[in-house]
Amino acid sequence: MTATKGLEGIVATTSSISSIVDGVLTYRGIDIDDLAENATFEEVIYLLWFGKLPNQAELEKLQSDLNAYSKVPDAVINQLKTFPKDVNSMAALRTAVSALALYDEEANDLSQESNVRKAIKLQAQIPGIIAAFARIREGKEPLASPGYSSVAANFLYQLTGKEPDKVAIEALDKALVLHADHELNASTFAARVTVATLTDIYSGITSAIGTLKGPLHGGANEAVMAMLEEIGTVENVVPYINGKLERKDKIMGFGHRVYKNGDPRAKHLQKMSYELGKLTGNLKWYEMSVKADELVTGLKGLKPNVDFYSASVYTTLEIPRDLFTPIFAISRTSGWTAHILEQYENNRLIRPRAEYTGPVNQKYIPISAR
Ligand SMILES: CC(=O)SCCNC(=O)CCNC(=O)[C@H](O)C(C)(C)COP(=O)(O)OP(=O)(O)OC[C@H]1O[C@@H](n2cnc3c(N)ncnc32)[C@H](O)[C@@H]1OP(=O)(O)O
Ligand SMILES: O=C([O-])CC(=O)C(=O)O
Repeated sequence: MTATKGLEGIVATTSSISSIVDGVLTYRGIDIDDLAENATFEEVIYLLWFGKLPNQAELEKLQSDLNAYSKVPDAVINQLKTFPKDVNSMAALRTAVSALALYDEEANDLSQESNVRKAIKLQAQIPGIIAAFARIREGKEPLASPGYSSVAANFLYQLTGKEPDKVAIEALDKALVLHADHELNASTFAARVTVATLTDIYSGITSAIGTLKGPLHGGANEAVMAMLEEIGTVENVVPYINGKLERKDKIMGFGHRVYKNGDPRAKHLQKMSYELGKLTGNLKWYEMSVKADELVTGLKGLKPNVDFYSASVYTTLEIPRDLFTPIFAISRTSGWTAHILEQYENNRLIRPRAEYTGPVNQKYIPISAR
């Protein structure tokens, strides 16, 4: 038995949800470029869960279900109030989502009908949890969802307490479309491994959130912004990046396990970063990002991934840096739950093997002789 480090290139399951072939990403066969230009996040949620785009009535039913299930249980909000104010927001989200299961009577019901309902509940409540945590740590009261027809609009209102403007809603909505699913990425794989033991969907999403948090995965968007803040000026990009490359440090937001010629989502986020920067009169983050992109691509042949330009997009939308990865989780909840439903439908325990590299033929030595 020979191990493949990081399971690179290993095909571990079949799936009909999203695919990456020759650098082209599709959700249910529809090119991400097409979806990014035309679809709303709610249409994408429906597409991922039910395998087809919704008609008007189906879309409205989903929007109304999401609003109907949006209330985060008071017990979970009260628990968020007991968390230290300075904890990592993904850790707070992970703990709160785990707690949601305690207040859902059907948490352990594995029927398809119940699992679809719980997918709606998770998709509806995760934005509210993130917004509540962000407000609580600033000494503000959490807000109920205003019941708009858009996840992006509801979240922005719950975060800020202000009616969000059209530009912000559309930008966040597009970011949610772009992050919704991505074949067998690490957090989706973690979710599938978890539920393949026939445990509950909340356990699967808790595993996924803990996995997305890492800087080699979703956590990279926050690390990108930390890097841009550290660089500080457009003039400092070249010496800073050169220094990092000389020290063989990784540059966050670049490289990808599957895409070697560029992530098809990055160009949409780059365009958004430019447009939002122009609109707000602050192109500094965009210009720094482009300079870093030119340098890393030129010197290392590494292209930006989905996390790179999303950092400047969210910053220009005035979203605090440590909510970037939780926002990724709002979007990816649609993909995680789609994969969980698919896993339950045709389940087999996921249990690979390990190539043993430890000592052999050892004997037990009594403690007095060690
Ligand atoms: C939503 C997402 O999860 S997208 C990915 C988000 N993560 C990041 O942006 C973190 C930075 N990028 C990385 O760490 C990697 O490119 C990953 C984790 C995304 C992919 O990792 P892998 O497929 O395992 O590639 P691996 O880390 O083995 O890299 C291959 C080579 O490219 C180099 N490399 C890869 N990414 C980078 C980078 N961002 N900066 C500098 N060098 C890099 C590695 O050092 C390695 O070089 P070597 O062969 O000389 O040792
Ligand atoms: O697919 C991956 O390995 C990481 C990624 O881009 C994602 O999850 O969106």
